[in-house]
Amino acid sequence: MVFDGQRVLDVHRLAIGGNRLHILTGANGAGKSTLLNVLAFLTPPTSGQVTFAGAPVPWGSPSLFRLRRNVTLMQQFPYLFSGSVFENVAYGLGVRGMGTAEQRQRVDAALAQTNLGSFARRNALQLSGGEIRRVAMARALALKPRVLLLDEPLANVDHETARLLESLIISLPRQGVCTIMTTHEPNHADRLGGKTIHLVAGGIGQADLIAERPIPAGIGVPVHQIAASAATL
Ligand SMILES: Nc1ncnc2c1ncn2[C@@H]1O[C@H](COP(=O)(O)OP(=O)(O)OP(=O)(O)O)[C@@H](O)[C@H]1O
Repeated sequence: MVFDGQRVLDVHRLAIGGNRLHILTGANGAGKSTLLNVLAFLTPPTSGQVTFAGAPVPWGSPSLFRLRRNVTLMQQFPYLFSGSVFENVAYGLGVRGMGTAEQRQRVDAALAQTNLGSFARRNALQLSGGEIRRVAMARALALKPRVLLLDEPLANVDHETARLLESLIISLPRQGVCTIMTTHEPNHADRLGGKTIHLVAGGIGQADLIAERPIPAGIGVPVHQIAASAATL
């Protein structure tokens, strides 16, 4: 990926698959959020190709919107709109045309998972940072994505919230969700049992390339696809 003439992400090959947890580490500015934005099908690579379940991502085509439903990104600084917590968590379900009964059932379950059952009617704009993070997690879980991308989900939260989010994250692979989270904490991979992908100045070390066959729930940026032109994602 090139921004303003600067190459900030340069990935030759990366295949992420399976119902497991992947932990993306790297210093500030290493390109973690940029990579998540590409994997969420929000930002097309400057050159190269991204595939999902073996098929190239159709950047610029109306079918991209359908493809995006497989993947949910929880941003580093989640945005909540003015309205109740319930409305915020339900929003994406409504956009997908889900009926109100199923919306309610999904939202209630997601709020229970994030220990927010008593927050449903609270104004989302009056929440603390840790509460906002939990609402954002509930909103992501309610969508039941095949791939969940979490940008710094454990940053700046208290011990109790961190434990809650960690146990949720650990449980995701068992629920059939391929999960990729970023962190600055080198010990998170050991503690959460994930596979580490380490980014250094936009590049991925040879040892971190995942040679697993991308399965239907996986995102692949296979060899030479990303490497088209200047090997720049
Ligand atoms: N839209 C953009 N336009 C220009 N430069 C950008 C843009 N987005 C990211 N960058 C630059 O790309 C580099 C990688 O940024 P990115 O946010 O991906 O890093 P990061 O690893 O997530 O960092 P952090 O740990 O600080 O969140 C940085 O130098 C950043 O300034």
